[in-house]
Amino acid sequence: MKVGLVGWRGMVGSVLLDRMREEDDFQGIEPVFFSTSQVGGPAPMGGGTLHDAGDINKLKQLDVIITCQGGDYTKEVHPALRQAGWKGYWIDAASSLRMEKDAVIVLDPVNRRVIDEALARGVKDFIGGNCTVSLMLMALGGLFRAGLVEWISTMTYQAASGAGAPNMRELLSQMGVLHGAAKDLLADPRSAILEIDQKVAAALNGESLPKQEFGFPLAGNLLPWIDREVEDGQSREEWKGFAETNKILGTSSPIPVDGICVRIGAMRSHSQALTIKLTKDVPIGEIENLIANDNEWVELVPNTKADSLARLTPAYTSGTLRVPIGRVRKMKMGPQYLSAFTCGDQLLWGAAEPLRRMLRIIKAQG
Ligand SMILES: NC(=O)C1=CN([C@@H]2O[C@H](COP(=O)(O)OP(=O)(O)OC[C@H]3O[C@@H](n4cnc5c(N)ncnc54)[C@H](OP(=O)(O)O)[C@@H]3O)[C@@H](O)[C@H]2O)C=CC1
Ligand SMILES: N[C@@H](CC(=O)OP(=O)(O)O)C(=O)O
Repeated sequence: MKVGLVGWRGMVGSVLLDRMREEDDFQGIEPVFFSTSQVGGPAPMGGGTLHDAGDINKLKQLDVIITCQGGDYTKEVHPALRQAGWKGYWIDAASSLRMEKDAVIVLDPVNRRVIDEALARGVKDFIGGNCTVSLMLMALGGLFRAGLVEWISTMTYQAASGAGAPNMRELLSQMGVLHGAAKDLLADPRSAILEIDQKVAAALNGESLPKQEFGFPLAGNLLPWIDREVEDGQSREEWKGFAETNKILGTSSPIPVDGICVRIGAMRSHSQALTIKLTKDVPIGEIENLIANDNEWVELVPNTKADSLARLTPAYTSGTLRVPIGRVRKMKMGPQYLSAFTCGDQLLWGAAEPLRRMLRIIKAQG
């Protein structure tokens, strides 16, 4: 099977390549590496030279294309390839094709049935979901599967990586500037905290803080808007919650999902506080069992201070496939209202992992 890899050099693409190597995914495939900017340069893994990612004739020879190059690339190349008669599988990290009727959003631990039915129908476009949505579904798969979710409100705490590699660098640079502004005072244990705070506040709003990428300070701050404005006062990131959750699950009557998406100063793991209205009153022990036993990556964290602080944080999940969910309890609003908090690495389950698993599913079909 000839598999083309586009966007392998970027942040999501390098995580994908690492995971494919770790899981021996290159076994039984012939990888062909592409680039938009380094054509003719050396391909990774001794894979010869890099081909032009815009060369439709070359791309047409592939059985599968996996791209992490971004939405603009998808919009340009995917229709041209299909128009040229290409019938191969297109696996994509970008959002551009997600809501197309002939595309399926892939998250196989949650929607393997939807994927298998699509493959049987001859669907060829398989797209990774939005990171926040995928991570929420990995955590709550058990409740959705049991038909227990009437609606859900998600309040997110999203890492800088979701905005891209330059944004992660900018966050760290901002932290450095803030530290620099207070460094001398910090070194003196007798210095007044309000004086330190004043220096930091001046730096936060000053000219020396790098903010080319975010446009605003993120370090020592938060940004309560992600992506562009859509209708009804929602951000596009918030809009995806409802649209993508229901498409992934293949629901016949849509489950309302809504909330506020917020960028915070974490590096690569997103977190979310969830309020869930259950379809019926179910004992908390049963709810915990459903959550904990849904898939091998979800970790039910006991609702104690010690466990929550140790295992329900970006520091615990970053660089891993763990999806911890904790703070699970019935709320004061009534027995059908549940609260929960969950975290997960947005470059792994949030981006690269569903793509490599989809390639394996296609490979297994023969
Ligand atoms: N960031 C995220 O959290 C998520 C991103 N996505 C999707 O994946 C797409 C790619 O995102 P992301 O990986 O963050 O994008 P990157 O900017 O890291 O990489 C995209 C491409 O930029 C080119 N590039 C230019 N300069 C460099 C450099 N110095 N180092 C590496 N690559 C470079 C590479 O293409 P070339 O080799 O052709 O020059 C690379 O494939 C997004 O557009 C989005 O659609 C999906 C889910 C989450
Ligand atoms: N929008 C996400 C990252 C992302 O790339 O999402 P999507 O794959 O839906 O475009 C974030 O900012 O955290």
